Amino acid sequence: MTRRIWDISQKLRPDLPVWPGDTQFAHERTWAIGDGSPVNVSKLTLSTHSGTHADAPLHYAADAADSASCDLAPYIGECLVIDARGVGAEIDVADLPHLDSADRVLFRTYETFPHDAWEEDFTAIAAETIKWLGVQGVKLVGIDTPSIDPQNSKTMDAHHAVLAADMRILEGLVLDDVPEGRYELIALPLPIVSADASPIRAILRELP
Ligand SMILES: NC(CC(=O)c1ccccc1NC=O)C(=O)O
Ligand SMILES: [Zn+2]
Ligand SMILES: [Zn+2]
Repeated sequence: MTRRIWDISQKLRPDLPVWPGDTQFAHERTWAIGDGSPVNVSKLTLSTHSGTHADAPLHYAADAADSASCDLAPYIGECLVIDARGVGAEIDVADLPHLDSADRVLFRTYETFPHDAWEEDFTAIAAETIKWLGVQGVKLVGIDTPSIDPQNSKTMDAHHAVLAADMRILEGLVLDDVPEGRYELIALPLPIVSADASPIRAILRELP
């Protein structure tokens, strides 16, 4: 039996909305088939936080692990998708359902993912919630918004709670078509040396 796959990644393209002030995504052809070249080859210009991505601990701690040195185990395995639509500015502990053990938790907050425009007032995750998830043994937390902290945060409380609990972070997931429940997650960062984050191709697969 083939298990159903959900692609929960944003498409990388020139009009991809990015964090205010960050690098716009660009893909340019270096060589094109025809003019003396037998192949197409191209060049990418992009922020490490483009589209669907995994933050490395180096993003929120000066001497922490980069994208190339993170253990991959947190990025593969069973996960719980939680429908957190309509919770308000932050996901609080009171908004969580009974977990019944989960190694990975993904939050859906958007009714419809904003593919074409940057939305500033996205839902974040309260630091208390991260701390509580860590105590429950959760090793990876993911969300459909651009950050687990509010856009205007200078203290990055949720990110620091993730650091304290040694969890991993996925941001910018597209969960519009995914019903609440349990899945297999596969979402691997590229091994970019010294990188603070990496774009990922994130998928969910029906459990056997
Ligand atoms: N995805 C982000 C984005 C982020 O924090 C960021 C990205 C580009 C430029 C500045 C950023 N953050 C804070 O000033 C995050 O890790 O929360
Ligand atoms: Zn990020
Ligand atoms: Zn982040």
